Formats: sequence, structure tokens, C-alpha cells
Amino acid sequence: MAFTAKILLLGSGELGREFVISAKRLGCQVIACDSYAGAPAMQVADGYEVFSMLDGDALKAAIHQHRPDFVVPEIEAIRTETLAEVEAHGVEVVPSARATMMTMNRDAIREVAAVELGLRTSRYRYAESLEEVRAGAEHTGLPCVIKPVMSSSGKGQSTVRNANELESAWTYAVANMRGDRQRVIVEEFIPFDYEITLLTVRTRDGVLFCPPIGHRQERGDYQESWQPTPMSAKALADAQDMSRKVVDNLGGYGLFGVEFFVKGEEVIFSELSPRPHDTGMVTLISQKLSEFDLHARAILGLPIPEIRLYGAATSAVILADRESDNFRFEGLADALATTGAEVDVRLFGKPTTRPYRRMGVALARAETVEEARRVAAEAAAKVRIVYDKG
Ligand SMILES: Nc1ncnc2c1ncn2[C@@H]1O[C@H](COP(=O)(O)OP(=O)(O)OP(=O)(O)O)[C@@H](O)[C@H]1O
Ligand SMILES: NCC(=O)N[C@@H]1O[C@H](COP(=O)([O-])[O-])[C@@H](O)[C@H]1O
Ligand SMILES: [Mg+2]
Repeated sequence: MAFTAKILLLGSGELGREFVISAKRLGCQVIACDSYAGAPAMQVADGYEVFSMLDGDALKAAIHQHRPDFVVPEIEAIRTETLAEVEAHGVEVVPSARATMMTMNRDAIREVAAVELGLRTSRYRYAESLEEVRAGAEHTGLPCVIKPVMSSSGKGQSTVRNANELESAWTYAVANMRGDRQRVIVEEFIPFDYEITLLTVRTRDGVLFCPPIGHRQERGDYQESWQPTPMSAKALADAQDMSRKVVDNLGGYGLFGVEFFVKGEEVIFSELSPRPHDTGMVTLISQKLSEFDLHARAILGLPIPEIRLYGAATSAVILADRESDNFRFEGLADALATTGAEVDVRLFGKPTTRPYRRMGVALARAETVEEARRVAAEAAAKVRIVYDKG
């Protein structure tokens, strides 16, 4: 069997799973990797490997064994030095080893965006001790947001409103950070009107944008996302201009999720993922080519003649609330029978639950975003996780 390309996927969660489906539809062979067996993307891939993506030797061994055409990172925490090494030996890292390295470290991407490219960001300082956290908060003012420089999905993140909360925020960040650097970013809290993800595709033929996605976050993790979200033409043009600058600086081909805060007409760059974004799961129902299809096409150098929006749509998450490896879902039929919009559900097939772990997503497409949000929330609530004993 001749495959279009062989892909080694680093990280095998729900985003990887949809990417595998998109890549396989285009004739690719995919080996899915993650730190645990039975991960969502492994269930639909051609093969799998279980190892920690932070283990450089294991990563190198997997690349040598499989000899992929493309290494496609799906999570943030990866031994990026190894990616740089294999890239230097001719393996194509998506979108580039540099992009994965810069975006894994909040301080690295912040320097590119704020200093090198001069984009508007929140005021910020880095801190490696409680003393430096206090100095950082003096600089940003209160409230401020404290995040480990290495983390995702809001892990270790807190918003501090009173100076007496700085110590617990520092302790919390250190306890929940990844990697070995005890370093946080102290950011000015932006009282934004709304926030968006601008899915930006960097292709050999130029940069393309999806209509902006609005989203709502809790605990630093997304709860619902909708597309399109209303924005003034000027704010959208500013966001597109900033996105283009960032992705051109990072280089390579693929889809990026670029995050912005919007306050009045002011657009403030926050951060980006050099890969499909969780809030972009709405494109599974909103667009003819989902963010996963777009990522696959950009990587493979296949044409993207048009990014067509079917209509207003929403995704709403289905979360677990406790730790368990013995659970089942109820209410799927009810959820799929929700009326008022076109509805779909994705259950990710994660083998275990933990508090707030995202286990699935409900999708809805309707006449208006408001209607789609209402129906998606209703459908998500109908899917219940039943925890069995023992
Ligand atoms: N400076 C800030 N001002 C106001 N809100 C903020 C600020 N920084 C973060 N937030 C809120 O917290 C959310 C998560 O922050 P951020 O995107 O930096 O974290 P993350 O851990 O990288 O999340 P993910 O990996 O899921 O994108 C933001 O989408 C926003 O709602
Ligand atoms: N914001 C980043 C994001 O959404 N990443 C997605 O979550 C998975 C990890 O989920 P888990 O922690 O439940 O295993 C990742 O593999 C990726 O698909
Ligand atoms: Mg984010």
C-alpha cells in the first residue's frame, strides 16, 4: 500500500484524533504517540507508541524506528530540542521545530510578539521567586494573572486581586508547572469585552483565515466556543494583521490558533498554538473543511480553494467531575435528539476521568449563534457520565 505520507503524531488527545481522521481520509499513514495506551487518537491510527513526549531518547527512538515524512506535535509539552535535532537531519517538523519551541514557552513567544514584532500585549514581567512575583505585580498592577511559563489549558493559572493572594498564586503555579523551570509570567489582567481564536492557515500559497471564533473560559479552560463571532471590520483586520506577522515569523506550514482579547476597538495578542486549537472544535460542524482538514492540507501541500462557513455554530464541552476508570455515558440518544438546531456529539474515548477532564463535546449549527449556543449547551448537559463502583 502506498501512502500519501507517513505521519508521527506527538500527543493523541481529542484534537489528534480528529486530525488522524482528516489525514487518513487523504491517504496518510499515522502512528499516534502519547504517554498512555488507549489515547483517543491511537484508537483511529495505523499504529501507536507509548512514551513521554518529554523523553528525548524515546522520542528520537520512535522517529528512527518509523522514519516519518512529518512529525506533527499535538500537545505543547515535548522535548523540543530533539525536534530541532531531527529537523536538522531532514525530518519535517510541523510547522517547524522553532515554532513548537517558542510556543511551548510563554516567555519565548512573548518576546517574539511584544518585543520583536511590537504587537500589543498585556503588560508583563517574568518571575522566578515570590519576591519577583511581588515586583511583577507592582509593574502590572492588580488584578494580574499569574501563569507558569510552561503550561496549557489553564493549569497553574490564577487571577490575583489582592496582594495577599500573590503567595498562594506563586505556590499554585509552581505546583502545576511542567518542565523544570520554576518561572512564571505575571500579566496585567485585561478586562476584555470578548476574546477570540483566529484560526490561521499558513500554506505554500499564502496565509488564510477562518472566520473568528468567540469563546468562554472557566479556570483557564474553554467551556464553549462559537463561530462566527461579531467583530468590527477594523478589529478583525488588526487581528489578521497580527496573526500573519506571528505565523510568518514562526514559519512552516499548518494551521495555528491565534488568541486575542478585544476591548472596544483594541485588539490585544495573547498567545497561540501552532496546531489545531480546542476552541476550534466548533469547525467540525461550522465549516466545510474543519481545522483538522485544513491542518492536514497545509502540511501535505494540498490546495485549499475556499474556507466555507456553513453557518452559525457552537461547541460545548462535556466534562468529568471526579477520578474514575469505571464509567459510562448516558443520554447520548437524548442529546442527539435535541431540537432547534442541527446537533452532533463527539465522545473522545478517554480511558479515565478526572475532575474537569474534557470527555466530549456537543456541536450545534443554527440560524444564529445565540440559538446554536442554547442548543449546544442543552445537548452537552444531556450527556451524563455515570461512575460505576469498583
Ligand atoms: N492577561 C489576562 N487577562 C484576562 N484574562 C486572561 C489573561 N490571561 C489569560 N486569561 C484568561 O485565561 C484563559 C486561558 O489563558 P491562556 O490562553 O494564556 O492559558 P493556556 O493555559 O495557554 O490555555 P490553552 O492552552 O487552553 O490555550 C484565556 O483564554 C482568558 O480567558
Ligand atoms: N488546550 C490544549 C488542548 O485542548 N489539548 C487537547 O487535550 C488533550 C489532552 O487532554 P487530557 O489532558 O484530557 O489527556 C491533548 O492531547 C489535546 O488533544
Ligand atoms: Mg490559551
